[in-house]
Amino acid sequence: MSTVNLTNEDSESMQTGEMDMTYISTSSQQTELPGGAEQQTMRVYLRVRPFSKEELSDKEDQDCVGIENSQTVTLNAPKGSANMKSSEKGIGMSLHKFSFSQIFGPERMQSELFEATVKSQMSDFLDGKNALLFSYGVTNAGKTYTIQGTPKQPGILPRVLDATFQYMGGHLYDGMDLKPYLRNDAQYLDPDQVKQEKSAKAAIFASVKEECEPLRSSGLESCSALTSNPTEADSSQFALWVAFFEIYNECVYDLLQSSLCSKSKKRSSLRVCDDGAGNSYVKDLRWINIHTLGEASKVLQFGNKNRSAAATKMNHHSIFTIKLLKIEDSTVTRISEFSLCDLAGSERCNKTKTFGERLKEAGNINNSLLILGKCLTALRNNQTEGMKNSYIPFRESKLTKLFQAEASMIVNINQCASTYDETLHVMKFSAVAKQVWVHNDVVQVIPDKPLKSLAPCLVGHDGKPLVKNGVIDTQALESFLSEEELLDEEDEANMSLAMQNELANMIESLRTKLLAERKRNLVQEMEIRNEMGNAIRQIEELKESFGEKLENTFEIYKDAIREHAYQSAMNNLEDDYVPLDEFIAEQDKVKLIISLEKRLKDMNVTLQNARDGYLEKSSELDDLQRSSKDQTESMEEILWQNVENDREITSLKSELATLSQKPPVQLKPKRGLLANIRDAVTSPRKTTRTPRKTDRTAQP
Ligand SMILES: Nc1ncnc2c1ncn2[C@@H]1O[C@H](COP(=O)(O)OP(=O)(O)OP(=O)(O)O)[C@@H](O)[C@H]1O
Repeated sequence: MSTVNLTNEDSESMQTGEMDMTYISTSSQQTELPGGAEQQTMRVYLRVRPFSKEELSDKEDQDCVGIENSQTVTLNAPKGSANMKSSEKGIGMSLHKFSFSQIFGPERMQSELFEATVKSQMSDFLDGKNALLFSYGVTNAGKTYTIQGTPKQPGILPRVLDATFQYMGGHLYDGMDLKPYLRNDAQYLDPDQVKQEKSAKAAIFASVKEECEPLRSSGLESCSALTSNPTEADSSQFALWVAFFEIYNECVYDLLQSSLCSKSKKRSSLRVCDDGAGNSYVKDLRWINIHTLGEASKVLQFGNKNRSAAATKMNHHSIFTIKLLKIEDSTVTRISEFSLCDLAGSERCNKTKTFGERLKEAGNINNSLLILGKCLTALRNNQTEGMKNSYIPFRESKLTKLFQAEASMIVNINQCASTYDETLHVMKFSAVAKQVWVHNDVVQVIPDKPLKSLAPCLVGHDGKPLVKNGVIDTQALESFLSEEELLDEEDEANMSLAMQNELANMIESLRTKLLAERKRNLVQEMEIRNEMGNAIRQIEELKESFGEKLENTFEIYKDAIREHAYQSAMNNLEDDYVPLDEFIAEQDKVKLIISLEKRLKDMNVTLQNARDGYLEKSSELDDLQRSSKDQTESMEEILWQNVENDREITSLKSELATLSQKPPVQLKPKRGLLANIRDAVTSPRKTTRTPRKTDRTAQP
């Protein structure tokens, strides 16, 4: 298949002037391929929501988003944003330019958006093709408003449903006995199963309030002609089934399971399985048959309630899928699906991390978004001339596994300065998506598994599959193997070169041989497809039973571990068992020890205080002794003086005696002197004589 290469203007525009003119992709949206087929980039629309009053009063309006024209927008980093800071350091630029298939400014109405974005997909859906719409943006950017809208301003989903009901008109299939099955199939339900379907539907409707329906036909203007309605004479009928689920942490949760509304019950996740033809589907997903927009509204309301009942809305991608079954003569002849997928914004993963490898590093991986980004990048690279064909990891996430239909994307942004960096990440992601080519209404993929290329069923002229329930339809095959079908335009061109008569016969025989060869190849291919389909089915069954066995084994191990832990605990309990009286005695001992320890502590404190007192008193005693020693010494002095005086008195007395024995002499009047001496001698004797201390060393 020829591919048209993307004219990447990035390199040219990057360094022009002051501005960082990145992410501008080619302005031409469509390219004609040989043979008239059209190839175009994936349609990526931008919707900029208006400021709220609170945001205006919080000064969020800093001209961060500038809509230049219907396809170009500039993002201008506000002061304080991480982008501005890094551009000030010379890393990157602060002005970014992006192009989109179409930009919808804050003033654009819901109806305008629907008409310009989804209408063509809507027609495809009614004509039997699958359609997929992603809405992507940071939280509070307007995704829910865009997809669901409000009762007065209905969004894309009610408009898609309304348009579908309008299309079906009086051709609605009343019964509930034809239900979607696997990915692209339908199954008959027996009366019991129909009863179950009815009661499941009634249970959902009973738990939602009538008064607050988000979808109402009153707010809807009728859609301008989408596709021709089935005529009255046409006997075909249509059944509409819807499902609502979310992908969180690579687990799929049904939002229409009634048990979800009770918070006490743990949510159980659903499996993504292969239908044997390479198509993934969610096993056991609840499908509800709806007959009116009001019923669809209740289903949506129920699912929304379950969404908000979940612990956190972080990293949740929610998907609302509508399946349209065309029924002819009680047989489903065509099934198409329209999925509206609200992608969790990358900012919900980590405020500082962006898309791609850096997000992986963050350790908080929103896998689905990461893989979707990888798929888009790989698709773009594979379509770029000179780049090697790289592996497209569709099968690495639930989201990309489930959705490989023709997709378009509505990117929602707000204009707030505070969320500028996150908005920039969203824009960069969508720039990659914008550069992916789609061809013949299907995203052009290079299959990641050889099985995948065998998977899609071949259809004949009448659109009927050539293989039905694993059996080749020979009639359809014959009609398929007409000459015109098997020879492509190139062969026709070669033929025109051999118009000369001498080559005509040779060409004729070659054509016959070629035809025979192609017939053989086709039969072989179908046999291989068949075998592969059976093999895949068997593998799936094995996988499933193995998964169940594994789960059972896991449960057994878990029980064994629990039992072992219980036994160990019991053994320990026995080892450590102490009789009650011993235990009480031990307790008393412990109490006694504690009280003794306390007393010991108190005594230590008292002892310490006594020691301090003793030291204080000792020092006082030292002072006293020092002063008493001084006093003793002075007393000794006095005593010594007294002894001297005694000695003198004694000598004086003896002298007096000597004198008194002598004949009286004319005594000169010396009375005063003697009296004085006597006084001097006698007076000390009157005083008490303190005995002299001998043990001078016995002082403390
Ligand atoms: N185009 C618009 N015109 C008017 N109001 C809008 C528009 N888009 C969004 N709003 C309003 O902005 C607010 C946030 O929008 P919405 O709830 O749709 O954001 P969201 O991206 O779905 O957020 P979340 O991811 O947290 O659910 C809502 O009050 C909504 O009514």
